[in-house]
Amino acid sequence: MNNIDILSSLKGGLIVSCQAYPGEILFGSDIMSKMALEAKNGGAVGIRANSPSDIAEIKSKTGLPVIGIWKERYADSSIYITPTLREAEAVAEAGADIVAIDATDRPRPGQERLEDIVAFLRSRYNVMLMADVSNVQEGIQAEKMGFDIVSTTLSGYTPYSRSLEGPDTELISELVKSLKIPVFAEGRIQTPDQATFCLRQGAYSVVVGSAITRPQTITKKFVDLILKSAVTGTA
Ligand SMILES: CC(=O)N[C@H](C=O)[C@@H](O)[C@H](O)[C@H](O)COP(=O)(O)O
Repeated sequence: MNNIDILSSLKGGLIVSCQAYPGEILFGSDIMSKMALEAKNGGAVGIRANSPSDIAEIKSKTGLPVIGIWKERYADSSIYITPTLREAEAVAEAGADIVAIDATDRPRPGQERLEDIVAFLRSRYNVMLMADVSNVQEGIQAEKMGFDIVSTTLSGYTPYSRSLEGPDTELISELVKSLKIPVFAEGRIQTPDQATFCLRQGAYSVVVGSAITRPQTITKKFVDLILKSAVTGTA
């Protein structure tokens, strides 16, 4: 499939983010690719995955389009989603169809510049680029910089963005009004109703992670409410 076909295969659909961290029981490419296969069985049109090995394994097992990231922490920056050229190149090399990169307006590790990462990837790889943003200005900047897609991933995760319990539907609408490129809805989408609402706001696709692929988080929500209702006598 070429990039245009890949993008149209994602339109109006659900992308499932399959991620686990070192130290967690589900960590590892074998388990993440099984999770991704079950997401495919449920009708997911794409997968979002973290790290070169998960990306390669999920791509080969599911055959679905993969949005690849590589989370790495550096001491000199709070950016951790595909923060430097090193991670971006490794994600492209691993076979991701779309490389997602933190495109927030914050200093990058080693003072790298986002435009240089974009230019480098464009010169070497025929891969689509997704900007993970936290507000509308960052989305506008990302479109100018040449990104193919913008996602609301980082709303609520920068000190200057809205902090909400659910998805940032206002940001989705603002981005849809301001941009020509597709806007993906991502972050804290917890129910099918919220997902369909995001699509009705104009989102091109929705990305759901924790509510589907993080059983400990889902379990804790049940337990917390059960404990709260046992204490107060109300749910
Ligand atoms: C902020 C950040 O680091 N977001 C990450 C990006 O890949 C993931 O941890 C999220 O799970 C993903 O964005 C999906 O969101 P949610 O899990 O809320 O459905």
